[in-house]
Amino acid sequence: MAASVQRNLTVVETDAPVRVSERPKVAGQAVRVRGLTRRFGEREVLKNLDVDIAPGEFVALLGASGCGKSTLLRILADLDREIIGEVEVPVRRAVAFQAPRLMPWKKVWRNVVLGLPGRPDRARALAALEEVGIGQRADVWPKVLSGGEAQRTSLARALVREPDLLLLDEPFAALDALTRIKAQDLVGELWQRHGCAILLVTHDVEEAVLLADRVLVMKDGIIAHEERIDLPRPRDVADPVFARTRGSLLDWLGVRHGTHGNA
Ligand SMILES: Nc1ncnc2c1ncn2[C@@H]1O[C@H](COP(=O)(O)OP(=O)(O)OP(=O)(O)O)[C@@H](O)[C@H]1O
Repeated sequence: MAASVQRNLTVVETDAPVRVSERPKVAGQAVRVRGLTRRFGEREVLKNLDVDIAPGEFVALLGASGCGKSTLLRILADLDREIIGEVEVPVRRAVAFQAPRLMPWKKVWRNVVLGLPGRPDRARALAALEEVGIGQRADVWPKVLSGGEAQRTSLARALVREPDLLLLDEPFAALDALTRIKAQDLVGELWQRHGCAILLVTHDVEEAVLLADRVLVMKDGIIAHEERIDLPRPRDVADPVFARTRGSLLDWLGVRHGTHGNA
C-alpha cells in the first residue's frame, strides 16, 4: 500500500481498505470520486466508481433497492471510511435521511443547532426554521411534529450548517403524497437560494426528473447510466420531453412493463 498527499488532493493507492482522513475542499468541484470500491466481507457493493458533482449542481441517484446508493452517500458524508479509492468532498457538508433523526429530549430549535460549535444559537435556528416554513414550531418537542414538519426540521438542521454539499437520502419517502410534493418544491427553492450542490438518493423517477440537473442510475455497484435534464424550471410533468426522460430512466431501471433495462 502507498499513500501520499499531493497539494490538497488525498491520493491513496492500495488494494486493501484504508481510512481516508483528510478530504479538503477542492476549488471547482463539489465531489470527485475515483476508483471507489466498498466491500462488505466478500461482497463488492461499490465497484471502482467514478463520480463528479460540480459546485451547485443538483444530482439525483436512482437505483434498485440494495444496489449501493446509501453506501455511496454514507461515504460522501464521511460516515464510512472503509474504502478503496479517492474521495474528495467539501468540508461543509450536511446530510438529511429518510428518518429525521431528531433528539426527542431537545426542543425543535435546539435540534436544529445541535452539534454546532459554541453556545446554541436560537436566532440562527429560528432563521433556518423560518426558511423551511415552520418558524412557529421552534419551541415544541419533536414528538408533536407531523412527518412533514419533522422532515423540514431535519432540512433546517442541514441548512444551518451552510453546506457546499447537501446529501439527501430518500428524504421524502415516508411522507404522504401532498406533503411530499410540498417538500420537493421546498428543496427545489432552497437549492436555488443556497446554491449548494445536492446529491439526492431517491426511488422516485419523477422526483429525480423534477429536481435534478443530472440523474445517475446505479446498478450492481456501478453507474450504469447518466442523463442530463435540460428542461427549464419549474418543470411540467405533462411536458412530452419530461415524459420521454422519465420513460428512458424507467427503461434503464428495468421497471417498465416489457422492458428489462439496457445496462
Ligand atoms: N454495514 C453493512 N454491512 C454489511 N452489508 C451492508 C452494510 N451496509 C450495506 N450493506 C449491503 O450493501 C448493499 C447496498 O446497500 P445500500 O444501503 O447502499 O443499498 P441502497 O441502494 O441504498 O438500497 P435501498 O434503496 O433499499 O435503501 C446491500 O445489500 C446491503 O445489505
